[in-house]
Amino acid sequence: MATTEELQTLVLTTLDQNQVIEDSKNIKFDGKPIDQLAFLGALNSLKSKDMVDYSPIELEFWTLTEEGEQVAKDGSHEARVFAAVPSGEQGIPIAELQARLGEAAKIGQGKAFKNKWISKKGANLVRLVDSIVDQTQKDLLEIKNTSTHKDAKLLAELKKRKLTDKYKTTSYKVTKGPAFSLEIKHEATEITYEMLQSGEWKNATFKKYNFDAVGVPPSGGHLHPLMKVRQEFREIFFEMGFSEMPTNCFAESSFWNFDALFQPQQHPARDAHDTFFLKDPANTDRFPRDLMAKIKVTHENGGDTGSIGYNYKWKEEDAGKLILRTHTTAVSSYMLYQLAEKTKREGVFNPAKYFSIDRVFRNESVDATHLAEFHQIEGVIADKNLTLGDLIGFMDVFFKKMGMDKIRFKPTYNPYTEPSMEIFSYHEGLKQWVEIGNSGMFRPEMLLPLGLPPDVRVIAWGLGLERPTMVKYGISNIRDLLGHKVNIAMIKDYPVCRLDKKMGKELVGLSE
Ligand SMILES: N[C@@H](Cc1ccccc1)C(=O)O
Repeated sequence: MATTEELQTLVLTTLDQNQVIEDSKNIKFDGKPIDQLAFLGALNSLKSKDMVDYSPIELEFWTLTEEGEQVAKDGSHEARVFAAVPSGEQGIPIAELQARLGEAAKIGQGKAFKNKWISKKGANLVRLVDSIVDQTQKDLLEIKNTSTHKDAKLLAELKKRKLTDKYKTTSYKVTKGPAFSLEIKHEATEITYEMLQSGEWKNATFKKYNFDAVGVPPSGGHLHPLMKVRQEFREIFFEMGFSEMPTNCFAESSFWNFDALFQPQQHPARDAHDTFFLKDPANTDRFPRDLMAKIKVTHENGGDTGSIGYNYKWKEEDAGKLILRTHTTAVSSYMLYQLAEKTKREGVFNPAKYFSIDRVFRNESVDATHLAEFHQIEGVIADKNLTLGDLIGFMDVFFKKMGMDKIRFKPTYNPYTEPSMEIFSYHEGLKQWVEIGNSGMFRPEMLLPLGLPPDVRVIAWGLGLERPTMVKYGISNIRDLLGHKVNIAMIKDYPVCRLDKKMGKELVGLSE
C-alpha cells in the first residue's frame, strides 16, 4: 500500500499534469486502485496547507449476492421449475421435480403457481402457458451490468430476497489549491530555541493555527458522590409518594433533637462527648410554649399519656441548648408537630409520608468507618391503625427497591420508639447479616404531647448514606468521601441512576 507521502506526490503530479482529478476512484498506484481512506488522509494534509481542494463523490451501487449470481446465470427458481415441467397434458410428478431441482423446487413452485405458469393436476404439475419471461433473471443481469436499476422498489425487494446487496463508496474530486506546488514544504508547529539560535526561523514555514479546532471540554459541575447517591434515594421516596422535609438547617435546639423525642435530659447522648454544642449563640427559647409545657410533664410524670414518665425535674435551659443536630429525627419531630397543628386547624387528619436525606453531626473521633458528620436517610409515615406489620411490610418494599431482598429485624431500644427494630440485610460477599438501619413506632409519650389524634400511629426508620455510597464507588475509607478528598476523575463519569441490584446486596452498616 502506498504511504501518505507517496499518495501526496501522486496527487500533486497528477494535478500538475491534468489540472484536476475528476474522481479519485480512477487513480492508480503501482497499477492498483488506491485505498480511498488513505487517500483522504493525504488530501487532508495537503488541504491544510492550501495546496489542494477537494469534494467528496458519494456513490451508491448494487451487486448480486452469491444466490443472485446463481439466479442471473441459471434463471430464477420459478423459471427453473417451469423449464422442468414438460409441455403437454402429462406434466411431471411433484416428487420427481423435487428430486431433480432440490431446494429450488420448493421455493420456485409457489412463485410459478402465483405467476400462473403451472398448476397441479393430481400428483403432477402441468404447464399453463407455452413460454415465460424470466423477469427476475433479466433484472439481476441488468443490475450486474449497470450496478443499479431504475426501479428502486424492485431493488429493495431483491435485497429482501437476499439476491442483491447495496454498497456505498466515497471517492474525491480534487483540484489545485491557492498554494499549489509540486514540493511539500515542511511546516514547523512552533518556534524552538534551536531555530532562534541558528536563524532557521527566518525561512521556516509555520503551520497555520486551526481556529476551528474543538477545545478540550472543561470538566466541572459534577455532583459529589454522596449527592448523586442521595438523588437515587430521593427518587425512590418520590416514587412511593413521600414529600421531602426541610432539613437545610444544621443547628437545632435540644428541644426538637431530644426533648420532643422523649429523650430524657440526663441521657448520655446529650453529653458533650457525643454532641456538638453551639457557643454563640448557645441557647434558644424559640419553641412553642404550650408544647414545651406538655413535654415537661410527660418527661416528669407521663402527664396524660398513660405513662409514668422518667421521674426527674425537667429543665427548660437544657431544652434551649443549641446543638448541631445529631439525627434528622429532630426534623421529623418538628414536622409531626406541624402535622398535628394542621390537623387541629382543619379538623381532619390526613395521612402523611415524609423523608429527608441530610447531614447530621456527632462528636466522635474520626476513623476509617466513622466521621463526625455524616448523612442520614430518614423516613416517616403517619396514619391511623398502622402496626408493626406495616413497618415490616413497608421496609420490605422500600429495601427491595434498593435491590435488597433479604431483610431481617432485631428488637432494640430507642427512647422515642417502641417497639424498635434494627434492620439487617444479608451480605452476599461477607455471607452474614449486617446492620443497615434502625426503625420503630414512635411512642405515645412522643406523639400525644405533639397533639396528634390518639389513634394516629407513626412508623419511622433511619439509615446512613455514606455506606451505600462507599460500596457504589468502591471506597474503603470513609474519609475519602470528605469534600477535599473527592477528585473530579472519581466522580465525573458517574451517572445519576437507580441503585443497581449489586449495590443493594452490598449495602451494609448504618453510619453511626
Ligand atoms: N434516629 C435514629 C434512626 C431512627 C429513626 C426513626 C425511628 C427510629 C430510629 C438514628 O439516629 O439512628
